[in-house]
Amino acid sequence: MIRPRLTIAIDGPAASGKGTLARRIAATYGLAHLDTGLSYRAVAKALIDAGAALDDEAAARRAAEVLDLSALDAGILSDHVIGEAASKVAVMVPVRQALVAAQRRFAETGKGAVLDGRDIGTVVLPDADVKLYVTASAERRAERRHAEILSKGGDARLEDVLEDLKRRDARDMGRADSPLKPAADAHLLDTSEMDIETAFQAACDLVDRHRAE
Ligand SMILES: Nc1ncnc2c1ncn2[C@@H]1O[C@H](COP(=O)(O)OP(=O)(O)OP(=O)(O)O)[C@@H](O)[C@H]1O
Ligand SMILES: Nc1ccn([C@@H]2O[C@H](COP(=O)(O)O)[C@@H](O)[C@H]2O)c(=O)n1
Repeated sequence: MIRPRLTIAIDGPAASGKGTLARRIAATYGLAHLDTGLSYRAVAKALIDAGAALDDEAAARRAAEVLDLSALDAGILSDHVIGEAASKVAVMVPVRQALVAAQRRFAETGKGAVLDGRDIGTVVLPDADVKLYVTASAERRAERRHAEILSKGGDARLEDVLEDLKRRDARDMGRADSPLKPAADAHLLDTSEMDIETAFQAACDLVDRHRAE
């Protein structure tokens, strides 16, 4: 049986687990995956590397327009300083326009795709087949991110990680263009009391329900 294309939008605040879910869902259903946060991080890193200010809109726009989505290196871009800088460049309309266009082109190719980010269900793919809004309490997210940093040999104080998440969430939810919020037709998945496996099963149930319709 030939299955129709499937597009899945996964949004949520920082360290909510959307990337973990998106990667597993993409692998399970044979879909391409794009972590759209990496594209904002890459623009921020381009500005930092060029010695440009993070509010230099012309430089940020140029970096966004020439960005190659297939060359995003999660290892290099995962630093929390770059995440903070990414949330500053992400408020700029020209940057978002260029990146959203590239993200839509990515989603249109192949058998379908899973995109995770902040505005996927609301702006990038408003017609996605399945939309998930993944969240968890700020404290739980900070504990998970803190554990992740330590497991990679990094060093951070839990209180600082929590403050960092709260500051980034406030910027992402409060910006004028494409603020982080659940799409009206998104399924809410609060993983505060769920382990990764339970959250993954809950997400797969929602996808399977859509495919059975
Ligand atoms: N349900 C869960 N239970 C426990 N740990 C989890 C759960 N979901 C994700 N994690 C862990 O929490 C951390 C953050 O998850 P992940 O990187 O997927 O979040 P994210 O929303 O993609 O983050 P970002 O916004 O920074 O891209 C990872 O270490 C991941 O393994
Ligand atoms: N669709 C998106 C994705 C990300 N952002 C911004 O980038 C920052 C970094 O994202 P991570 O998912 O890698 O943590 C994030 O804080 C947002 O400001 C975005 O605006 N839209």
